[in-house]
Amino acid sequence: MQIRLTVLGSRSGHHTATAPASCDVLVTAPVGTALAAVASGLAATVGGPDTGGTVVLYAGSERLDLQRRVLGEPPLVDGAVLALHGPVPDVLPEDGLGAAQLHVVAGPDAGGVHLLHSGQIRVGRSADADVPLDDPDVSRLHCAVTVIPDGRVAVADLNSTNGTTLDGSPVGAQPVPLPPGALLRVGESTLRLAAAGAPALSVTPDLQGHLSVSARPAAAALPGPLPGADPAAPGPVPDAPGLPGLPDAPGAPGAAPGAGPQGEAPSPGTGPDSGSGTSPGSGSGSGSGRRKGLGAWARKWVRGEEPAEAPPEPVLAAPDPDDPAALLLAAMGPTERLWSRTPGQPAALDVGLGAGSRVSLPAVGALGLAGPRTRLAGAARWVVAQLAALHAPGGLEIVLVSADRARGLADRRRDWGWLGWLPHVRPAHGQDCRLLLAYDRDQAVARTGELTRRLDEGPLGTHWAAADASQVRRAAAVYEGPYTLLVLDGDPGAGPLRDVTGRLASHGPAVGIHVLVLAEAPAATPASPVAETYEAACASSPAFRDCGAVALLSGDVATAVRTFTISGGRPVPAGGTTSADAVSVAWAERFARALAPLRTAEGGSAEPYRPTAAALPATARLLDELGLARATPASLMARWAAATDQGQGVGGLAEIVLGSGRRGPVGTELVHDGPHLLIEGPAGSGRTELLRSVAASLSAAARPDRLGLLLLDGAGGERGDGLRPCTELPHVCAHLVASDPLRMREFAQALGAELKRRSELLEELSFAEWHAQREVSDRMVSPRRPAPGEQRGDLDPQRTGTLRLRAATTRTDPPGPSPLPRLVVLVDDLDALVAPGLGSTGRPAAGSVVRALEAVAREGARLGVHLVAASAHPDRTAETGPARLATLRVELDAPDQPGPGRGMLRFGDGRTVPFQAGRVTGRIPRTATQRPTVVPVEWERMGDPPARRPVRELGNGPTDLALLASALDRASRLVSATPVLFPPAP
Ligand SMILES: Nc1ncnc2c1ncn2[C@@H]1O[C@H](COP(=O)(O)OP(=O)(O)OP(=O)(O)O)[C@@H](O)[C@H]1O
Repeated sequence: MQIRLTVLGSRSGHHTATAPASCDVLVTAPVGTALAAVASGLAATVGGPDTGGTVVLYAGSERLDLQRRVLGEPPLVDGAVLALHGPVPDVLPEDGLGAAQLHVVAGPDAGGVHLLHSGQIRVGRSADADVPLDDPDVSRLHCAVTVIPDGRVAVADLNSTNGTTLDGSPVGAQPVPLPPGALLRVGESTLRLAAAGAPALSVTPDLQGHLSVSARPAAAALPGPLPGADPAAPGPVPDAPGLPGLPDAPGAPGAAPGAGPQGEAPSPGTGPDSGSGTSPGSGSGSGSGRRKGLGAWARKWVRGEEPAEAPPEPVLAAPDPDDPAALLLAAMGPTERLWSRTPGQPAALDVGLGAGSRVSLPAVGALGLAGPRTRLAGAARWVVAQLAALHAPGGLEIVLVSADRARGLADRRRDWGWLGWLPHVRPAHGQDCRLLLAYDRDQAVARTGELTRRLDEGPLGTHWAAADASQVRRAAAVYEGPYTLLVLDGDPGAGPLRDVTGRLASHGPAVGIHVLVLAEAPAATPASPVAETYEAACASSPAFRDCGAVALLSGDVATAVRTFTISGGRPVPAGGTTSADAVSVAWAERFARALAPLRTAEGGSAEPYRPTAAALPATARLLDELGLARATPASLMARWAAATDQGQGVGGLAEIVLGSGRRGPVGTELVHDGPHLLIEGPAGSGRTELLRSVAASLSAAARPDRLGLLLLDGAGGERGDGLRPCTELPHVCAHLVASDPLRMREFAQALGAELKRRSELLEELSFAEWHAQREVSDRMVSPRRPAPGEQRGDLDPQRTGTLRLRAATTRTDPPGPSPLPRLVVLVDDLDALVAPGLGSTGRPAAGSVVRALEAVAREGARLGVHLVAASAHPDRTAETGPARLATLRVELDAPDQPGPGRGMLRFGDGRTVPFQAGRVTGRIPRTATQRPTVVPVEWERMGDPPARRPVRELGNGPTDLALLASALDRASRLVSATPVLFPPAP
């Protein structure tokens, strides 16, 4: 189990490199480990316990019992913050969420959720304010919100420069009632008094550091802040005589969403499926055509028609119901609003930029966002956070490429550190990294490579880059998710990366990849007109030019935003200027940590199937690919029983697993896809190991009395007994090393005799027909088919202690092996048999062995005998029967890149599947004795391929092959499967 936590050090202020104020750590421990096992490790990351060596850890305000608290169980889950010595400062108490709250619902520093205590709460730009707002248009102390003892709330202006309004009416120095739901505007910020929040969804800890959120119908994505609008919500009372005389505020929970009669702040009736494209989204619900106008315009654009005219100017609107404060609470609850949009819904990937200005990513493709750095960062955080809050990780994957060397790594890490906590950045499709982040060029190449591979496999095919815009739109129009958001921060540098990120922006939508391009540029002002700002953004982030819509931060302090659609390479206004929503780093951290442990419940519809486009793994373990990580006799018996059923009528199947592909195990089956397989590859490419894996997987797939293996090391001599480790498999009935002419001739003769015997037994029938007939006659003698494990009276009564029902006693089969099991002949170094070296001791008899193999190649298909041969010199073996008659082929690459075992399986019909061969002579990985460890998280390295523990070749444990052979042996005894004899008994 692995969980990521943050440890806060002492607050005494002496922070150094070895004793930082806080440290993000990765804790690895077996399930069920007590916190005590890692407590001193956690403390050491922030400089250790101050005195006496006793570690004291808090989560929130609770002091943790180190012995009783278990890693992976709440509160010790992904994203947790633990403090050394004292309570975690500045947390929203979970139990306080039921109280009245002041939400900062829109503006440049949105998302704040402030619990109202009694007395005066000052809102302002100053750090001394109780509700500090990073909003340049807000005065240092701007207004005061007061809760009076009976619970009602009032607001008064504190002589601010720009004034305070409540639902559009000015507020003076005299307090006026602040009813729940009413919108309080200060500067560019909007605040709202909210009653108790929505009820939390139930979550189930998985005890591995995660909490699964129960699935719920998508219809739960209800818009609107609170149900039950009260049309009689009072407006401001200009000359209220004083607090005690205030009229009653409708303060009951669930009241008044702010649909007051003033008209300035209509109820945000925009449902999740309202509008598309960029939209001013007034959403007044009055049926006016304003919203429709822009949505229709954007839809036309999607269909590739030229828009007739620029879309209408926007109007100011109420904040989105999915405002930053609401979504923070949705994450912290979690509430029903969390992950409420699903791919394919019209509102999927709909982004709010501020004051009702919306962009639909599926409609525009890629979105560019430009502005001065600090404001740009806040707006970008909000765009990414809202998508993460509204879409479950199964429906939306988030990838970050922040590799612009124009900015220092520390700055980029600070900007994006929060993102690493989101479950959306975990590689769920086999990507070769720990998180989908790229802070340097190598990581950027890896991330973009993963995405372009998805395009290669998508509807546009491998020549996707040549597709034109209308082809991309058509593919995008029918794409239904899941989606990828690629956040591209600045210029990734290097020509190829620039090129590929631009192409991902323009063509990615065909497979659900939408790029958010962030570009540093001056705010659009009269001094820097739109066209200039746009060009500056394209210069600082080249993919900006490939965006279908751009949002430019504008105004003197860059707290406003203007949205444009790109038409003919130029920005066309898509809306007016609205105030931009943005969130702080602290908000984003809090939000992302709340999401960190959450997962959708298993089987939830939020995790749709996606064909993975991952790269092949650098190494693979055959037992893992076989699904036999822990090979036990019971698991093998179950497998054999299932295979016996599947192979009915053809005399049993011969399933092979070669290794790992991009989508899971790769293999083939000799009866239907074969009959024969040829493996070709240069020296050291892993041919021998692959033959061993073939032997191991065939053994795992069929009982030893149904399938026998013959091993033949064709090179003889010293280098020629590579298949010897396989002789432990109970299925192996002979192993020949081609060095002794006498034994070689005997082997060739025996093989020839076996073919003859089969031919006589079958008469004119094929192997499959003969078995099918026998099954029918067997059933006529004994209608009840024995259950698996019961066949041929095979349970040992002493072992089970029960008397066996001898259902099989009436059967006519003689005990012992079937007279006609399948046989697979595995030949290594076929080329050495075909063209033996002059000094080879087996040379005189090589010809007779090759002739026997030729006979198998010719007649084997009908007789149930298969060949799997490996050749290092295809030129020498090309004309032989084993090569010509092999319908299945494996071509292994040279072993240098990336290592041995990389190859391609080619089927008879021309289909090819790349794979990494499964290792079977490696030593078993030791995970059972894992010691708990605490290591600092290096966010900038999370995009690297995970360090793989080298296979311990020198370990003294058994190899995987030995482990499997021993389990197979025990399983074969339990089912009394007498192995095939070779040569067969006369
Ligand atoms: N799938 C694999 N994964 C990891 N290592 C492998 C794999 N296959 C082979 N190797 C390693 O590569 C080396 C060469 O493997 P192997 O002997 O199977 O190759 P070969 O093609 O038969 O070579 P040769 O030409 O020497 O006969 C060995 O050290 C082996 O352990």
